[in-house]
Amino acid sequence: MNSINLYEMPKNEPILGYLPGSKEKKELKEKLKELENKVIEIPAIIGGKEIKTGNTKDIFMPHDLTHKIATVHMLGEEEVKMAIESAMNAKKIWDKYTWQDRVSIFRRAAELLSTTWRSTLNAATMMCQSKNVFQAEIDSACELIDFFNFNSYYLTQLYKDQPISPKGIWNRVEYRPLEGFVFAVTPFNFSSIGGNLPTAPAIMGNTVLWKPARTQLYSAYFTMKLLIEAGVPEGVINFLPVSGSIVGEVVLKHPDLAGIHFTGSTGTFQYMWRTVGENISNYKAYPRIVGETGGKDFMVVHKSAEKNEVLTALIRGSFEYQGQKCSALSRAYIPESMWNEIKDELIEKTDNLKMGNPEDFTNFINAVIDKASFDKINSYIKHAKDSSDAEIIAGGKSDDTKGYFIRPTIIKTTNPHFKTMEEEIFGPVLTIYVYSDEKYEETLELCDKTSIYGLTGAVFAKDRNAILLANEKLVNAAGNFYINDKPTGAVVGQQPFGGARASGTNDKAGSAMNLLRWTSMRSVKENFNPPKSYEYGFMQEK
Ligand SMILES: NC(=O)c1ccc[n+]([C@@H]2O[C@H](COP(=O)([O-])OP(=O)(O)OC[C@H]3O[C@@H](n4cnc5c(N)ncnc54)[C@H](O)[C@@H]3O)[C@@H](O)[C@H]2O)c1
Ligand SMILES: N[C@@H](CCC=O)C(=O)O
Repeated sequence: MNSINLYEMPKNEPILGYLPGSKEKKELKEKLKELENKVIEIPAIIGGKEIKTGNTKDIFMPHDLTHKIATVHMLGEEEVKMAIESAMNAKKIWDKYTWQDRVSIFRRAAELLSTTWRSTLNAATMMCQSKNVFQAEIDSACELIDFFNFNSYYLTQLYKDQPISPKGIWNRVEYRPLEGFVFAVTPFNFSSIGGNLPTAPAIMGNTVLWKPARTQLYSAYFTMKLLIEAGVPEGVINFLPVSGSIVGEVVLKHPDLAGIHFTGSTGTFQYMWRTVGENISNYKAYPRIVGETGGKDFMVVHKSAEKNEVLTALIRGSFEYQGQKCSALSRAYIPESMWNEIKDELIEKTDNLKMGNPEDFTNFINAVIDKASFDKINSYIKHAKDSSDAEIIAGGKSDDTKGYFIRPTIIKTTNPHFKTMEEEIFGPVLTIYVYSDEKYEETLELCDKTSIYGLTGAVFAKDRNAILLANEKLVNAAGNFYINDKPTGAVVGQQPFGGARASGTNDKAGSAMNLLRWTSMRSVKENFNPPKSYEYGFMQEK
């Protein structure tokens, strides 16, 4: 662990290598074996108490559909109401904790995750979300540790910011928590996002209802246990296994709803915002709405780019974690001259990507998350197969007999507005549009206007003028823009993450800007020498 100076920027958690014979590999393999050999029971955790409703659902691994790993107790409306009461009650206790106390709890969580909890969270993420070891390590270990450490640091930076105090006056700003509870709703694809969304408001003094995605509940439960061990008091974060429709109905209309911290699809986010809008006069204060959602992330290649760099970025950007990253590359614009050079190698490399379960460390590709995703991704592949303006040049096959496996797929289209160039698929599908070399500028304009999203994007070029032009033309097309790098893999403290347009409110997860949304400032002016007469000096006769 880094030595702690609260006013100094922390260092990113190093990514462990899991090389043959390494200590971390041995530990992880043992943890996988231990967890895979048992079926755990997942209760809700409300006000620190485990709640078992008896209304259970089973959790299976996406890459091994007969292998049950957990039974989870799903909540109904009554328990959700209990959780709101518990969060509101816990505010009294949490208010008594100084910011140093809060920081201490989350720095401890970082330390535990970096050491004794690392293999558990990584194994759980591999099993539950079907991630290979590298994808699990950068997510459930490194990124979550970074969220805890960096948010602790950003908090000190925010609190330090105080107004001017002229002689005889003391002006100060208090960074109060919001008046009410925060609703944290998290997606399946990143355990770190699951951990960050409830803890960012909590570190700022708020109490939280945390509703993880059903398909992430297994690893989310271990995160909750880690937070309890780190010292998060009862009721400050309430862990709710519950369906979106049940929880949404109760929470989104509640007068004490003070904020929503959401990551997930654009459709769900828009539903939440709309519901808040429809109930706007019912709340005690205007709820803060922070949401990071979908993307249609792009790569524009210029003819001056380097072939092997382009090939690597296309494969890693599109197919790491089966393309199930909001940042995943899903449309690429490639000049004809470069296309002729890379086409065969791209197809060959893609067809050779090894696919299978994550326990076998040699697999690059694992399963997609569930049946709904499997069907949705396949429907896009079928659409491409049936269209006259597109062809599948790699992959295109899938098989769900053992798990939800889809071969990494490349579609080539002659229509820059082909469905798969515009809509988020959230799977291992890349669509390529080949343009004439001399149409670079028009292609940048086309890329900018093609999708409703604005999350991530990349340009590849050696020619600096081409980079400058892309930077200018695509200024609003991506909240995270990459030059000669793939558009995935943002690191906390290095590339604050989030997008605008339909991709979200761009409040940048893991930044001071995000934490600011979870505080309500109070300005206090104290006068050490208050005036004793209402008259001004110029009113005196002499
Ligand atoms: N921009 C980002 O930072 C970012 C990061 C990760 C994922 N994503 C996006 O997330 C999506 C994939 O995740 P997902 O499939 O879990 O998204 P999703 O929208 O299906 O689910 C997200 C969460 O919302 C909940 N939910 C759904 N309906 C609800 C309702 N009516 N009331 C309350 N909660 C409700 C779900 O149960 C889940 O917990 C993709 O679109 C991806 O781009 C974005
Ligand atoms: N922050 C991650 C993406 C999170 C969304 O799924 C990245 O930059 O790849």
